Amino acid sequence: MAQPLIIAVPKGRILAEALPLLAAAGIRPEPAFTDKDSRALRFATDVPGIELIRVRAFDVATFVAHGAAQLGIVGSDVLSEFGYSELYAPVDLKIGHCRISVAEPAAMAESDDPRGWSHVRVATKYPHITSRHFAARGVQAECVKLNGAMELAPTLGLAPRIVDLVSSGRTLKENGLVEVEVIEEVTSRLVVNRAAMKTRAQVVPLVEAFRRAVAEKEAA
Ligand SMILES: Nc1ncnc2c1ncn2[C@@H]1O[C@H](COP(=O)(O)OP(=O)(O)OP(=O)(O)O)[C@@H](O)[C@H]1O
Ligand SMILES: O=P(O)(O)OC[C@H]1O[C@H](OP(=O)(O)OP(=O)(O)O)[C@H](O)[C@@H]1O
Repeated sequence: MAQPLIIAVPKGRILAEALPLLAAAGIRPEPAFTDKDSRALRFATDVPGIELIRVRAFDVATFVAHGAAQLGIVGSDVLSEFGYSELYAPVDLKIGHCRISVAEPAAMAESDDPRGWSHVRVATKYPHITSRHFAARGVQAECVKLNGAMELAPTLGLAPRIVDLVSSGRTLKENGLVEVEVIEEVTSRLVVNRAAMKTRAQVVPLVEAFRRAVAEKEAA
């Protein structure tokens, strides 16, 4: 029997927005996929030969880049951070809107001038994006890598500034921080393994189905 086509889907916050898009593209997972008690990681769908895997947001890109999954749904923040050349991102799914920003304590921002920085120490989950952003204007960035709760770093003395995702701004506000620079806007993308695009006949029609699903949602 032919190998199934695997779509990698992040298990975090994007999932709720991704499921209706998957359904509009004609793919509905078996009930266990949305069952919080299920420990399964690989799921059948109502399309024979298409399966879903549920993985961490950052790992979607890794599975698809290595060809372990053929397609995936991932934030453009993750694509920017890893820069995998094996990944093709043909469709902006227009979900998971947020931005990657530099933030610092409100009191510090009152007298701070970003144009005067020559070296910054930053707590972040995105060391590559951070270093690239600052290097572009000749600022050296020393990054402390964290996997979450970056907002704690300034008050606890780990790093005076952070680079993190911002959406409503509530997390920054509740932790006494303010946004001082926006690095890039983020949305989720459909990603495809470049080799699979050429070798697996189902991939191109699926990409088109996602493109139509996004257009229909935007038009509604
Ligand atoms: N506040 C937000 N608003 C909108 N989109 C967001 C927000 N935070 C994250 N995202 C998007 O959702 C993706 C996954 O974020 P999520 O918070 O679910 O992951 P995570 O908790 O870091 O994942 P994991 O638990 O796997 O480490 C991010 O890569 C980003 O593209
Ligand atoms: O501007 P807001 O709307 O408050 O959203 C921003 C928060 O959302 C994300 O965290 P998430 O809730 O995913 O938690 P985690 O990354 O720390 O797991 C991000 O890392 C911020 O902390």
